[in-house]
Amino acid sequence: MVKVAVLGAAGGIGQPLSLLLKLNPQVDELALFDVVNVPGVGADLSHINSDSKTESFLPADREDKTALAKALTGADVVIIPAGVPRKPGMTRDDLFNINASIVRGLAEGIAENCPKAFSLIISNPVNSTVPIVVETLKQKGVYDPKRVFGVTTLDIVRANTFIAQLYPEETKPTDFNVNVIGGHSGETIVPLYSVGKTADYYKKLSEEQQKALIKRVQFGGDEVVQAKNGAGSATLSMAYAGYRLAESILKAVKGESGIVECTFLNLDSGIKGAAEAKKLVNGLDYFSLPVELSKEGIHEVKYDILDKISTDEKALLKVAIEQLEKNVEKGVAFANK
Ligand SMILES: NC(=O)C1=CN([C@@H]2O[C@H](COP(=O)(O)OP(=O)(O)OC[C@H]3O[C@@H](n4cnc5c(N)ncnc54)[C@H](O)[C@@H]3O)[C@@H](O)[C@H]2O)C=CC1
Ligand SMILES: O=C([O-])CC(=O)C(=O)O
Repeated sequence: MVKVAVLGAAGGIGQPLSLLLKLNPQVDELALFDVVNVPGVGADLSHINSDSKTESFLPADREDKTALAKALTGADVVIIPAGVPRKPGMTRDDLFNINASIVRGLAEGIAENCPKAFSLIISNPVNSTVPIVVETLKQKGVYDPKRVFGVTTLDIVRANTFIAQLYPEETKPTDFNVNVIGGHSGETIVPLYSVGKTADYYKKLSEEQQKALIKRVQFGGDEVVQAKNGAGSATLSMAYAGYRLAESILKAVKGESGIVECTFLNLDSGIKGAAEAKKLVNGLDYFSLPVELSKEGIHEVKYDILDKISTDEKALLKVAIEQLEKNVEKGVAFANK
């Protein structure tokens, strides 16, 4: 029996993400939680003739905690795309004031109702919301570092697509799986094109093209925010990316080995390879890196990638680390005030 809960299920990401989960034969129960419109989304999805059961949970009012408790009880995986998205002119950090409280409330629900679930945090700013979830779980005495994932997969998805677009005759996006490390906002996003399958293609680009490609990955979110022109940020590509990480975790839970995904995680955690990684990123407590998954969640941090990167990528990393430090500190301080 595998139960997956989506918190923020009626939103732009929540709806297509729930659709993808409804189609996954490994999911037996899909619990949809939102503070608006979720009964309609649940009724709609429940007509799909896949084998999973769909239930929706809407709180009666602001004080009602029972709907969230019911959605979360028994959940193995909890995915959080709850919160407000950006409008043109805003940074992800501008979302902090609203989303920090939303995410903390939901993390309290996880601690109280399904402390052993894998938590996947999509809500922005990810660089700060993940530390908020971690601190909240710590305060409740139920924190397991192997089970908290900041979702940065959309950066990998974009990095694969954007390099393939530069070589339309020779490559397809599915040829690649670029490691994108650091955080999830602007210059904290560091795509490592010089490592692995993209290395030769990347080398062939002019310096100007290389810079433009990196910038496009770092600011890919802005492209969508501008194109949507006030109607939100990436939802469909994000649903796909969130689903990709969830699917990988579900496969690992089933016993498949050797699955590696990049995720924003707590390095101050005792996970294999985390201490080594922490040293290589200037002592930062949080960073996105490739990790190997197991039945228990994050099995090992693949920090060796940090030894393979180019001088240019090292310079990008330095900038990312400086910015991330502040984002992480902001989340930790919020959760502990
Ligand atoms: N990690 C990433 O790569 C990405 C993250 N995002 C972030 O995901 C978040 C959601 O984006 P969208 O789905 O486009 O926004 P949206 O506004 O369409 O949907 C958000 C949903 O969250 C719900 N919600 C608000 N407070 C809640 C609470 N306390 N409990 C449960 N649900 C609650 C809303 O009712 C709404 O249905 C934003 O913060 C956005 O910045 C977006 C794209 C990529
Ligand atoms: O740009 C945004 O605000 C949403 C997001 O995180 C992304 O698309 O990467």
